[in-house]
Amino acid sequence: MMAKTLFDKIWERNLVTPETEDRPAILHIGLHLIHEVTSPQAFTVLKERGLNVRRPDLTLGTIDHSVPTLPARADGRLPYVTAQAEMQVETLRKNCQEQGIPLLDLDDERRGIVHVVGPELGRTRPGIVIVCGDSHTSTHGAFGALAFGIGTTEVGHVLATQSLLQRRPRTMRVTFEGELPDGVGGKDMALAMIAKLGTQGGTGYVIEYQGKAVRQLTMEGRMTLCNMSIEGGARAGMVAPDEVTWAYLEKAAGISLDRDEDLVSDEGAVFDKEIVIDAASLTPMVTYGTSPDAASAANGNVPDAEEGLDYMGFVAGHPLAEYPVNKVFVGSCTNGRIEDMRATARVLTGRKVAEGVLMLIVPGSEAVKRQAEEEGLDQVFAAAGAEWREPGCSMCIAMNGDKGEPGELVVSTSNRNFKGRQGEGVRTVLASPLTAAASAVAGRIADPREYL
Ligand SMILES: CC(C)[C@H](C(=O)O)[C@@H](O)C(=O)O
Ligand code: SF4
Repeated sequence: MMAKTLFDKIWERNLVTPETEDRPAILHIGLHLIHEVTSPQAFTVLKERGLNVRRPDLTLGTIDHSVPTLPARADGRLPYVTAQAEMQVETLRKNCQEQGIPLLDLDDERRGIVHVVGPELGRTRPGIVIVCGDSHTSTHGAFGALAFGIGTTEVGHVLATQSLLQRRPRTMRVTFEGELPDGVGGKDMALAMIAKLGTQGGTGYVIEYQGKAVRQLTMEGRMTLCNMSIEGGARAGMVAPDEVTWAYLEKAAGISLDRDEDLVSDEGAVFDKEIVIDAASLTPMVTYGTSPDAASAANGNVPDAEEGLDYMGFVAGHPLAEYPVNKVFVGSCTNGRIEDMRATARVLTGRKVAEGVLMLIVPGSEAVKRQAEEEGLDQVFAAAGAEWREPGCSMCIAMNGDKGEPGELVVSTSNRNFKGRQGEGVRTVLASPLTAAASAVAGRIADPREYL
C-alpha cells in the first residue's frame, strides 16, 4: 500500500464525494466555529432561502473580535467602540438563539477568542475537518485536525449542509531539526519559517510540521506555529497527535479518548514540497517591515529591504534595539494562552514596564484569565505597571477600541503587521511574549534572553 501523509488520511476519512475535473470534493465538517464578524451575512442568506442550520450540535459560536476588553461602565453597558460592533454581537446572539446553536455569550465563563476556546473545550479533535470564517482557523491543526478558514459564502454552505466543496491542496513538510534554545519558542519558529518561505511560499499547501523541536513544544506552542501557517500563504498547518495532544484533550474534554495511532504520516510518505529548518540555531525573532515575512533576529540589525522600512521608520543597518517602543500588546489567538501569560510573567517578575510605555496583557479566553489569576500572574503584571484586560481579540485588530495611535511603535504578539492593522499609521513589530515583555521593560526592541 502506498505510504500516506497525515493530510491524505484526514482528507479520505472526511470525504463525502471525491473531486472530479469539474467539481471539487465534498468534505464533511466535524466542527464549524462562528464569530460575530463573518457570520451575519451567512445567516441572512440562509433565512432568505428558508433553510435551517443542519447540525447546530457541530456548530459553536463565540464573541471575540468586536467586544471591548474594558469592563462594563457604571450603567452596566460595555464600552463598544461603534454601534456596529455592538450590533454584530447582538446579531450573532439572535442567530444562535433562532437556530439552536450553542453560543459562548459575554456572561459565559467559557467565552474567548474562537481559536482559543475550541481546544480549551475539547471540541477541537484529531482527524476531523474544522472550519470557521476566519483565516487563523489553521490554529486547530496543532491537534492533527485539518483546519482552515473559509469565506462568508462558504460559512452559509456549511451552516446549511455541514459540508464544504474543496479542491485538494498540495502537501508540504516543514521539519524543525534539533532542540530549541531557551528563550526561543513557537512564535520564533513561525516567524523564521515565514521569513524563509515568504508570504506566498505556502500558497496552495497544507503544511505538516515535524521534527524534534515540534515534538518538544507544548500544545500552546504548536498552536502558535499552526496559527501563523497562513501568514506564509498556506491553507493549513498541522502536527500529528502524540501523547501531549491526547493528554491535553482528555483534560479539556474531561473524558478518556482512544489514541488513534493511525493519525501520522506513514514512513516514506511523499510531500509535494520539503523545507528543513535548524531549530537549534534559531534566535528570538521580530518583524521589521509591513508583512510577516519581514522578520529577523531581535538582537540584530535592520536588514536591507525594498518595502516597509519607510513606513516603519527603520534604517537598514541600524540595530533593532535602537528603536523605542510606545505600546506592547500580549494576547490574540497566536499568543493569548496560559503559557504565553506565564512567559510574560517570567520576564516581568520583579521588573517594571519602562516609563511612557503602555503594556496591554489580554487573555485569550475567560479560562486563561481565571487560570492566570489563580497563579497570581495578574499581580505580577499589575506590579510591573501593565494593564490586565478582559478576553478578546483586542489590539490584534483595531476594531474593538484597543489600538495604537498614528506613528506609534507597537511590539505585538499577534500575527499581522500590515499597515494600519493596529490603527491608522501604527507601526507593528511582531514578536513572542518573551520578546514583547522584554521590549516593554527595555522601552526598546529587546532580546529576551538578557532577561531570563
Ligand atoms: C475578521 C476575520 C475575517 C479576520 C480573519 O479572517 O483573519 C480576523 O480574524 C483577522 O485576524 O484579520
Ligand atoms: S485574535 Fe487576531 S488573528 Fe486571532 S481571530 Fe482575533 S483578530 Fe483574528
